[in-house]
Parts: sequence; C-alpha cells; structure tokens
Amino acid sequence: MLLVDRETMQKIDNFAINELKIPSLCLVERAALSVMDNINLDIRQTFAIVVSCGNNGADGLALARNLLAIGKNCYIYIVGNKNKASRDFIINYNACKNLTKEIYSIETIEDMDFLRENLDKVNTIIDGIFGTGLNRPVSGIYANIIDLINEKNIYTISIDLPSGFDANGQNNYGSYVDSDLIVCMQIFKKGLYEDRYFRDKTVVCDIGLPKIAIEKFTEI
Ligand SMILES: NC(=O)C1=CN([C@@H]2O[C@H](COP(=O)(O)OP(=O)(O)OC[C@H]3O[C@@H](n4cnc5c(N)ncnc54)[C@H](O)[C@@H]3O)[C@@H](O)[C@H]2O)[C@@H](O)CC1
Ligand SMILES: [K+]
Repeated sequence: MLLVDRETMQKIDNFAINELKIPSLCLVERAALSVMDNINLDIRQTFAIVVSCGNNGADGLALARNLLAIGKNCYIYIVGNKNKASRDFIINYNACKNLTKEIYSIETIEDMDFLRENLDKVNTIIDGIFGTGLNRPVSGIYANIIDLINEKNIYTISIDLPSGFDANGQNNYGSYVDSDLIVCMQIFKKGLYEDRYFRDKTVVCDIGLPKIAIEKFTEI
C-alpha cells in the first residue's frame, strides 16, 4: 500500500500543478466529485459545508456547488479570513454565491450560537476546514467549531483528512473532527493508514494526479 506523509503529498501536488501544468482547479473539482461519489444522494438531502479558506475549503465549496446544482439544500459556513483565501476557493465561492443565500462567516461567539442551532437543520456535515495544510495546533474558533461538530450526532464526511488531525499521525494538534467517513485524495496519508480507527473509515480516491508526479517523490 503506497503511503505518503504530508510533505511528500504537498511536493506531488505542487509538482503536478507548477511543473506539469495540471490546473489545480481540475484537481479541486475531481476531489469534490470524489466526495460526491461517496454520498448516498437518495437519503442525504441537506448539507452543512464547513470550510476554511485554503484548498481543503475549495474542495468543500466545489462540492457545495455541485450539490446545489442538483437541488440539494446546502448551508455554507466559512471560518477564517476570506481575504487570504486561495484562488480556487474564491472561484468556487463566487459561483456558490449565485446559487444560494445560505452562506455565513463564523467569527464570533454569536456566530457559534447560530451555527450550533443551524447544524440541527441538516443530516450531513461536510468537513472542509483543514487538509494537508494543517501545520500547527488548532485553537480559538477553529477548535470551537471542531468541538461543536463532534458534539452533534450528525453524519460527517471529512475531505482528505479529519480537520485537526495531522496527516503524518505524529503531532497532536488538539481537537480533530471525529468523522464517519474520510475521503482521502489520491494517496493514503500515513497517519490515517497507521491507525485502524481512521483506516477503516477512509476511502482513497484518484483525483487525476499523474503517476509520473507520484513516482517522482515516492518508491512505488
Ligand atoms: N492545489 C492543491 O494543492 C490541491 C489541494 N487539495 C486540497 O487542498 C488541501 C491542502 O490545501 P492547503 O494547502 O490550501 O491547506 P488547507 O486547506 O489544508 O489549510 C488551509 C490553511 O490553514 C492554515 N492553517 C494550518 N494550520 C492551521 C491552524 N492550526 N489554525 C489555523 N489555520 C491553520 C494554513 O495556512 C493553510 O494554508 C488538501 O488537503 C486537499 O484537500 C486537493 O484539492 C488537490 C489539489
Ligand atoms: K478536512
């Protein structure tokens, strides 16, 4: 089983995008659709998409856009500074704004109360807060949101990694999302595979990263 640590995954991503000129927006879209392929859309009608402003969030917004396109109810909650958002986040954010009014920034304690109340409206939570970009302990509003998601007994899918969980399985960054399903992009992240608790609820999906990019940084 091929495994990667966080740093190697980032090198593969960056090589594919910057050297092979694979459009990152295509990878984000494939990631979003791979999550969608793992949702039973007959029983799941209402979604809370919780994102921060990096590309894990871009995956989440691309998923929201695709769910809204088929008429699903999506409530989008954004934590973090949109002014520092990634390009792929902004592109998907601008599209989602034209498809729903239910987009909320979560910054204050009042916003947290609003989120606590509104999560009860959905039967599925999508965790697009952090992926391989997580590089320090979670704190403040990020930790509060992760704890809130875990308080709710709502079916939760994490994009790529449970937010707050270190891809290498080495650092304890504090709270992490205790998701029901983890849809991991392209290659099993080491930290997920090495712990049965995570491995048994992870599916790994091809998002179109070329073999030559993967082989360049791993011993296949
Ligand atoms: N272009 C790419 O590199 C692709 C990335 N993809 C998705 O994007 C993810 C990686 O995206 P990013 O590198 O933008 O990072 P993330 O979206 O994982 O994290 C967002 C940002 O949060 C900040 N951060 C890290 N730890 C934090 C903490 N404890 N508290 C507050 N902020 C913190 C970092 O500045 C990081 O850039 C992958 O896990 C995957 O889901 C995939 O769509 C494939 C393509
Ligand atoms: K995540």
